[in-house]
Formats: sequence, C-alpha cells, structure tokens
Amino acid sequence: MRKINIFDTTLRDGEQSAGINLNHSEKMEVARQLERLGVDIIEAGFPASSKGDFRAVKEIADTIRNCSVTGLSRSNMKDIDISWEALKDGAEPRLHLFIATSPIHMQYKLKMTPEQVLQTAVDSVKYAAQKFPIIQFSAEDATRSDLPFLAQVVKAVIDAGATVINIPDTVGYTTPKEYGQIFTYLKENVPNIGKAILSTHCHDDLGMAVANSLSAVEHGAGQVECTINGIGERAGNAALEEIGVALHIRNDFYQAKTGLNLQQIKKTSTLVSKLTGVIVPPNKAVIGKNAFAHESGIHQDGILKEKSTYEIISPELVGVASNDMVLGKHSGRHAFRNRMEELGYTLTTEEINNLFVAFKELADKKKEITDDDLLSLLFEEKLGSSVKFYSLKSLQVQYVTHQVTTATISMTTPENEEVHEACTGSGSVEAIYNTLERIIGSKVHLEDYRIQANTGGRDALAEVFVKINFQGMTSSGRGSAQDVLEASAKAYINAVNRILLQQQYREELQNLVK
Ligand SMILES: CC(=O)SCCNC(=O)CCNC(=O)[C@H](O)C(C)(C)COP(=O)(O)OP(=O)(O)OC[C@H]1O[C@@H](n2cnc3c(N)ncnc32)[C@H](O)[C@@H]1OP(=O)(O)O
Ligand SMILES: CC(C)C(=O)C(=O)O
Repeated sequence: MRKINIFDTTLRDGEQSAGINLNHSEKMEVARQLERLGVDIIEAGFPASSKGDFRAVKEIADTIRNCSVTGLSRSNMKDIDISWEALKDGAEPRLHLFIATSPIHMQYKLKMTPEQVLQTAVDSVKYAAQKFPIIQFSAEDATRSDLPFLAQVVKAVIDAGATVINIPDTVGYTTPKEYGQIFTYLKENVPNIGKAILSTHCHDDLGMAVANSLSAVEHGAGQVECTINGIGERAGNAALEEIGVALHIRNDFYQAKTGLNLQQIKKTSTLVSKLTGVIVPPNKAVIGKNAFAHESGIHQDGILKEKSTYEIISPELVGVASNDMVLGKHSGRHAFRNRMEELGYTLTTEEINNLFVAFKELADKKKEITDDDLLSLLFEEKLGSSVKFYSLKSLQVQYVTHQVTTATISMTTPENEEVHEACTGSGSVEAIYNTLERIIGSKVHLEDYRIQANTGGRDALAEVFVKINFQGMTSSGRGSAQDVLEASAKAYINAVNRILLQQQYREELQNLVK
C-alpha cells in the first residue's frame, strides 16, 4: 500500500484565514500536537513575512524532532536566506518555494512574462538547493495554468533540484475529474517526473477541496497538503481529518495509507478550534458534534442491533470519548496531573500548581469538569498569559431592567499600574467594552462577537471570541470564564494584547532595519 505524506499547513495557510491570529505559545502548542498526530511535514509559517513568523518557524523547527518542518518562501534570494536561518536547525530542513504559473497571476500580479517566471523558478530552486536538502516547489494557481507551460516549469525545477512538486488549486476552481487529469497529464508529459513526489494543495471555494485532494491521490499524488478543521484563506483548505479518515476507511479503494495517529484527531481539532476561535459546525464530517449522533428511530434501532448499519467511523477511531466527564471538586493534584497527561499535556509542577488553583475555583462552582473545561483552563492560564500588556483585576456590572447598565473595571496597564474606570452602555457587554476602551484610551472597533458554552448544562464554561480593529490592525481574541461577562471582557483584552504584541514586533523589526 502506498504511503501518503501528510503536509499540515494549519500554521501557514490556516493562519491566513481572516481574523485568525495565533500568538507564539499557541503556535508552539499546535506544532507539538501536530507532532503527536503524526503528520509528516509541518508548514510552520512564512519566515520572511514578519519577525513574529520568523521566530515561530525557528522555534518550531528547533523543537519538533519527529516531523520535517518547512516554511513558505517567494522565489527570491532574500526570502530564501531568511527561511534558511529559520529552518536550518530543524530535524529535516525543507523549503517550500512558490511562484505563480497562470496567465492571470503572471500578467497582473507578478507582471512577468512566462519566460521570466520559468527563469526565476529555476534560479531560485538552484539557489535554495545550495542550502536546503529538500526543496518543494509550488506552481501557484496551477489549475488555471496552461498545461504545456506548467509541464515545462515542473520539468525545469526538478532538473534544478526540487524533489517535491506541488500542484495547488489556489483559488478552489478545479473539479475532481479535471484535477485528476492534470496529474495524469504531468505524469505523461514531464519526462523526469519520477524523480519527484507529487503533492496536492486544494482550497474549498466550491466545496470540493477534499474531493479534489483525494482525486489527486487516485492519480498519483504522494503528498496531501491540508489543515486542521479545514481552516485557511477564504473558504479554507482541504480538511486534514477528512482526508486522513477517508484514506483510512476507504483504503480498499485508494490503496493508500498515512502515518497519522487518528486517535489524536479530535484533540487536535478541539485545540485548533479553541485557539483560533473558529467554531467547528455540528454537522462537520468526522469532528462535528453530531458526526456520531443518531437521532431518528430507525437509525437508533439499527445502531442498537448492529453499529455498522449506520456508523462507518467509530468515535473511538478519532479519539472521541464516549464519556468525557473526568474530575470534580474532590479531585487532587495527582488525578489532575494524570488527566492532563492523558490529554497530552505534560506540565511542570509550577504550572500544575497554578492551574490547580483555577481548577479548584471552577470545581467549586461547577459539578462536573469535562476535558473541554480542562483544555479551556489550560489555554487561558498557560497560553493566554504569555501576552499580558493589559490584565483584568476585577469586574462589576450593574444591570437594571429599562435602565442604563454600568460596568466598573480594575485593570493592570502595560506600565504595571492599576487603574479603575466605570462607564455605561445600553447592555452589559457594551458597558464593559466602553469601560475597557476608556482605559485603553484609543478607539476599538468590535467587528465580531461570538459566545458558546463548552458543554451543556447551566454551569457550563462560557467561551467568547471577538474580532476587533484597533489602531489600524485586526485581531481575534478569546476568553473563557464561568461568567459570560467576565469571558467577554477577557476576550476583548486578549485581542487588544495580541495587537500590542504585533506592534511591538513591528517596532523591533523597524529598529533592526534602521
Ligand atoms: C497562495 C498563497 O497563499 S501565497 C502566500 C500568501 N501569504 C502571504 O502573503 C502572507 C505573508 N505575506 C506578507 O507578510 C507580505 O505580503 C510580504 C512580507 C511577503 C511581502 O510584503 P510586501 O513587500 O509589502 O509586498 P506585497 O505583499 O504588497 O506584494 C507582494 C510582492 O511579492 C511579489 N511576489 C508574489 N509572489 C511572489 C513569488 N512567488 N515570488 C517572487 N515574488 C512574488 C509580488 O509580485 C509583489 O511584488 P512587487 O512589490 O514588486 O509588486
Ligand atoms: C503557496 C501555495 C501552495 C498556496 O498556498 C496556494 O497556492 O494556495
């Protein structure tokens, strides 16, 4: 059976989704989880795009030992040099070089002739090959490219040293049949194609990203590029969990296997959803809340008699626990640490002690602490705390029906001063956000606000996701607490802190360039 390499681009193309903005610790956490999931390649970012991306790619490459770590680079020497600095100490450094080959992109975006694009592609692969042992070349917008020209570029870059050739459906335009035909065309018309692994990278603009990727596998692709939960630019990328499980369940048809540890799928999906704020729809294949729920009588009857009547994937296969109720207020540190380890998080004694305080506070208020609650606590305390320009000390809201609402807030500022402020609003959240805006002293536009409960029940933990625009920059933020208003305040502060961190990076970068 053929082995298909899984190339995860959650941290690069996934992070290109509008409103997603992961901080450094969050990226590290996702990378570690991808390693546990068993992906072959992690695309950790675009090192030349910002100092923050460079730092994240470098630390991921330096830390992750069981996957190859790569970064995206334009076809120019500056991007390649920066990428080498970020990736050189990785377990298996590889560069992901790209340039567009479609007439639309060449004429309007690159303003280059096809001959110039061909030459630039070859020159950059040759230059990169002096440093990198593995080079992947992507012909951006390949599916809208002229096929003989695409074949010419592919042949030339393989001769120049590329060993992985990616054929991206950059704008999600192709169909499964057509995409398969492009792979067949390249196999028949590029004489040296056998020296390279063919790769697929599909976007979901027409809802065909997974189908197109699987068609490419049928037609010879040995690598699939995808993201957790299908996040990515515009409508997203092919969803890793769907590709992984489809190849597993239908290996009779595809005659292919992956090295994925499928039991880590649910955990990885939850992590990415919580950190990015992109909620998984209940009906999403493989990982949605309803993916294993049987509602109608005839189905339930069938399931009770024989599961395989209506269930082609068992929940256990992808790590969905049948009962995820774990700890309560009488649990001690050992059980707590043990459950964290079962969830895949090995924490220091100090981290356990800090988290345990938050856990006990929550357990006092909430009957059952689920895995989801534990993960929210962990991300809130461990990852959220790495960026704290502003931090919430206390919050009081006075709400009276038919009257204005008042919020009173105490916060610590970036200068480490404690400030107190009060403002009114037409509702509780508005009063809180008006107060926070006054403390921050600059206009903050709220572009999106979403709230969800972690689990069912009156005492469920609230999770709030916001998207804000502040000082010309957009960021998402998240906050969780048992109280929805506290979660709302935390999400807002988290988003402001992320923007302040980006600004700090920019200033540091400008000082470096001066
Ligand atoms: C299909 C994809 O997903 S491609 C990846 C997309 N991801 C991103 O763009 C995220 C990261 N990007 C960034 O941070 C910025 O765009 C940067 C730092 C890379 C570049 O920023 P800027 O220098 O300000 O350029 P800007 O983004 O406005 O324009 C892109 C430039 O790169 C050129 N370019 C685009 N693709 C390539 C390529 N593959 N190889 C060489 N040059 C390229 C464009 O023609 C344009 O050049 P021009 O300035 O001479 O007109
Ligand atoms: C850089 C390439 C692989 C890409 O992201 C795309 O074409 O969508």
